[in-house]
Amino acid sequence: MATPYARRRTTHLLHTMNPTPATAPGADTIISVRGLSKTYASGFQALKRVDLDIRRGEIFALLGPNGAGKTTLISIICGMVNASEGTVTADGFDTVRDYRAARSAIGLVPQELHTDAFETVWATVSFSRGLFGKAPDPAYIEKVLKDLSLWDKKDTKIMALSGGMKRRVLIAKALSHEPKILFLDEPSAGVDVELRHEMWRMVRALREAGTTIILTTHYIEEAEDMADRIGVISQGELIVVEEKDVLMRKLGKKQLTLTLQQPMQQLPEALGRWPLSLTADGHALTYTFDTQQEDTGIAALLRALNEHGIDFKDLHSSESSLEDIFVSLVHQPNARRQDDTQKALA
Ligand SMILES: Nc1ncnc2c1ncn2[C@@H]1O[C@H](COP(=O)(O)OP(=O)(O)OP(=O)(O)O)[C@@H](O)[C@H]1O
Repeated sequence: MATPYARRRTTHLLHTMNPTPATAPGADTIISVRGLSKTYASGFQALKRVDLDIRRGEIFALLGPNGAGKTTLISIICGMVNASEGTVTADGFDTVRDYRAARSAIGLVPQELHTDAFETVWATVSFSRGLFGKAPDPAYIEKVLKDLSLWDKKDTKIMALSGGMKRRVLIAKALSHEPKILFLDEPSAGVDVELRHEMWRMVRALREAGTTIILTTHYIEEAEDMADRIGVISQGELIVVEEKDVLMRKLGKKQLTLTLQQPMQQLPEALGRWPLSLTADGHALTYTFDTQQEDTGIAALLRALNEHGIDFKDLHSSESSLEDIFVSLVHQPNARRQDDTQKALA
């Protein structure tokens, strides 16, 4: 949901003229979240003691189903929603005590463009820069617009742009004050494949230039394609934070599919101890195994099939995608899931 962006907090703008960075939690940590909880006025607890460090220069994907707490978390980091408990520092600045300094390190690309319909692209992006107290820099704005293929639209009113162009304006606005950190909230929602790929190219280029990128998404393929690390949030709890490759390797399962010479009606009882399943048409057997195990059991399985006279004409293995991992994580009750995940990642 998109609600929190509408609220702008002004209370902290006044006493932040000469902010001093809080002690950095680690040289390569650009955002540090500690013990963050949020209970909305309705009494609903949207975040439950979240701890998270974002590393300088990484692409971090925050994955979670609808209502998991992604928008709440980034809205607190960006200073648009107050936390009930806990602290956040961005680029070394406390997001409450040194709101202005912390906020100016951050660019936020929200899901939708709410205002500026009658302004030109140039005016709206330049105005955004001014909001952060930065001196005008037409050369920089020109570069941003050119990088985003918006230069030839600079004098066009926002209302006359296509959906994809409006998206790019949102990104240009977020980059207008040269932030070190860029948040992209659901960047692919309602975006066609071409624009999605264009956006990914741009995100990678920004990372190459040193910007730290945090994106929230429901689309696992987005995280799989783009992220260096992944955090999975579910029901307000951050249940996993891991390098993408490690997450896929450690929680991943592989499947071995054997195409049978002769279709089977049912699995022989003698093979009952194996985690096997037979396809509905009886033409293939699937064996699921854990990539973590030293002994996958494949050799013994093939011997057992041989002993029972089950011949196959083809076999292939496939790895579980991040999607499979994600679905299995978020569909377990939280307590058991955290326990299982910790064991798997140990
Ligand atoms: N202002 C609010 N008052 C009460 N509850 C809220 C408010 N804003 C969000 N919530 C609730 O907090 C929970 C987390 O919402 P949030 O928008 O952070 O989730 P999300 O992971 O971003 O979801 P989505 O993927 O649907 O955007 C949801 O149950 C939502 O209904």
